[in-house]
Amino acid sequence: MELQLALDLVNIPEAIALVKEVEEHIDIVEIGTPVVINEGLHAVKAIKEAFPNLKVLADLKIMDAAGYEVMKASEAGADIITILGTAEDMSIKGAVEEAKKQGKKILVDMIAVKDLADRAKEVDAMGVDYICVHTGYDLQAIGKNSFEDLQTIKSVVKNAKTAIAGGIKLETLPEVVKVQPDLVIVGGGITGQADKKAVAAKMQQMIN
Ligand SMILES: O=C(CO)[C@H](O)[C@H](O)COP(=O)(O)O
Repeated sequence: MELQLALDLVNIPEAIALVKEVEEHIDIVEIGTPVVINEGLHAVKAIKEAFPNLKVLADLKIMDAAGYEVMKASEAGADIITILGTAEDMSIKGAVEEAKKQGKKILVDMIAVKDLADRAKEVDAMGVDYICVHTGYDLQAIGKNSFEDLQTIKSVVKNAKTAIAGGIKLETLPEVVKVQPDLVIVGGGITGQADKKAVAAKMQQMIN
């Protein structure tokens, strides 16, 4: 199981400082969608240059023009790029094709997908690398989580790795670990804590 640190509410210098604190306890750094909106793909480039040994995920949440956007994120140094599960099949297939050409990976974010089991089977058959259940901030605010959804995709996905994101904290991590996803994505559960390094270390220990 791998641990991904999601950075959403920071600028580039803050992102670098944050990763420095926890780098030995994480596998992947996510440049979150708000960071890409604020800073552009420069943020991906800056983090990859500062931490060449960590994988960098560009959370573009692609919906269209997938091949082009995967190409640009790859050029910036992203190892993994996200596309939405609600995107057209043609877009997801285009993302996979471009990622393969570039030697990169595609994570499909299943946020807002209604027919989760069926769509997970479909995107799995398209050759994506990760399928991620995700409760976004807006649904976290009304107490939702993705723990049951993780079980759903675990039971139908045959080829891709499984992942979970959205509001995971130290206290809820045991429930996630029980279901054994391949990747656990944590933002505020680390970045919002006073001792980020200690929390990341504890999470790494629980995951392993
Ligand atoms: O993609 C995201 C929001 O759309 C976040 O990166 C993801 O939800 C993880 O952050 P947190 O653990 O704070 O929810």
